[in-house]
Amino acid sequence: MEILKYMEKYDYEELHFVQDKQSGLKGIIAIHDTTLGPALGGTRMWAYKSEEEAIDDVLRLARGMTYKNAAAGLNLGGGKAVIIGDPRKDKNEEKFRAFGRFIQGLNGRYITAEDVGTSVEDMDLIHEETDFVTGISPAFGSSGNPSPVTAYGVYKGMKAAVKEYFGSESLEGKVIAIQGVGNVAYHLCKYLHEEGASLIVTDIHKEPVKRAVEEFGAKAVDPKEIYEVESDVFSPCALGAVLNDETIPKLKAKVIAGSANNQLKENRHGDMLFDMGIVYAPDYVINAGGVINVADELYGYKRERAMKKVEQIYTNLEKVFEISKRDQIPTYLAADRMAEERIERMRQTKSTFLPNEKHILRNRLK
Ligand SMILES: NC(=O)c1ccc[n+]([C@@H]2O[C@H](COP(=O)([O-])OP(=O)(O)OC[C@H]3O[C@@H](n4cnc5c(N)ncnc54)[C@H](O)[C@@H]3O)[C@@H](O)[C@H]2O)c1
Ligand SMILES: CC(C)C[C@H](N)C(=O)O
Repeated sequence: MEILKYMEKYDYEELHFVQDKQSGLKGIIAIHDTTLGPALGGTRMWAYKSEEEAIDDVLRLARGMTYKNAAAGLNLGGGKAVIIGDPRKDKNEEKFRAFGRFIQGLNGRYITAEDVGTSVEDMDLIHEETDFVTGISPAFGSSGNPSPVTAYGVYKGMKAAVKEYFGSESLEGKVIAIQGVGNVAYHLCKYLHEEGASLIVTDIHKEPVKRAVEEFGAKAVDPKEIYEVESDVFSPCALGAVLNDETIPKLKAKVIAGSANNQLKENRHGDMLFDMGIVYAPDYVINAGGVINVADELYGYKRERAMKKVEQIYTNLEKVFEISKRDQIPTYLAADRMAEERIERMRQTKSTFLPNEKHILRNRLK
C-alpha cells in the first residue's frame, strides 16, 4: 500500500508509529479527522501477521470511528490505535505505560479506550501516564467496561430495525440468531431473553455457548450453520466482513442488527442486502453505545446521562431508515451521508473566527 496516497484518498490527518525496545511495544496510532473534536477510538491488541496488516486495520478502524462518532452526535473526531502482539501472552505493565506516554505526547489529539484485546485494566495502566484515556475503572469515577452499554445500544437499535421491517418494535416471540456470544452478545442475550425473544447462538468456543444455553434457553448451532437458520433477525457479534457473497444468499433473516465492526465485506454487499429487502442496521450506528458511554467520562461520568444518550441510537437508526427510503439508497450509504453532512455542517460553523492563545490578537485580548 502507498500509505500517503491512501491517506490522501480518504483524507487522514496523521499516522504515528510508536516503538519502545525495553517493553517490546510496537504500536500504531491513526487520526482520521478531528473536525468535530479530538479523535476518540479504542486500542486494539492483535497478533497481526505483518506490519501491512496492522497499518491497514488501524487506518480502516480510525476512519470508521470518524463516522461512528459523527453519527452518534458526539463532539469527537475519529482515531484508533493498534498494539502488535498476542493479548493472551504479550501484555505487560511497561508496554501499556510506554504506550500511554506516547498518547500523552499527542497532547489530546487522540484519546483511547478499550477495543478487541484490551481491557479496563490496560486502560488503568495507560491512565498512569496520561489523562487522554477513557473506559478506566469505576474506582476512578469512570465508566469501566463498555461492552454492557454497547449491548444496550444494540438492543435498542435492534428494536428500531425490527420496527422498520415488521411494523412493531416488539421482540417478543422473534427468533434472533446471534453469531459470537462474547462480552457484548452475552449482555445482549440477557435483554433479548427478558423481552421474550427466542435465541439461536453460535461461537467458536464452547464455554460462552454453554452459558447462553443454560442461562437463556438458547439453541446452539455450529458456527457454519448460523447464516441459514430460520430466524427473524441475524445479529453478527463476532467478526467483521461476515456479510459477503458466500453468506448473504444463505440468510433467512429479514433484519440484520449486531455489534460487530465492519460487517459488510465490501460496500456492494450493502447494496445486495438493500436489493433483497433486508433491513440492515449499519454497524457503526447500532454499535455506538460503547463509545457514547466512554465519551461521557470527558464531561465527568454520569451513568444515567450516558444511558439516555445511548437510547438515541433508536432515533439515529430511524433517521437512517428515513434517508434510505427517501433517497432510495442502501442503509449503509444513508448512514455515511448522515455522518458526512454533520461533519460538513460543523466544518462550516468553525470557519467563524474564535480567538485562541496563538492568534494574532492574543496580546490584545488578555
Ligand atoms: N465491546 C464493545 O464495547 C464493542 C463496541 C463496539 C463494537 N464492538 C464489536 O463487537 C464485536 C464483539 O465484541 P466483544 O467485545 O463482544 O468481543 P469478544 O471477543 O468478547 O466476543 C466475540 C466472540 O465471538 C466469537 N467468535 C470469533 N470468531 C467467531 C466465528 N467465526 N463464529 C462464531 N463466533 C466467533 C469469539 O469466540 C468471542 O466469544 C467485535 O467485532 C467488536 O469490534 C464491540
Ligand atoms: C471507544 C471504544 C469503546 C470503542 C469501541 N471499541 C468501538 O469500536 O466502538
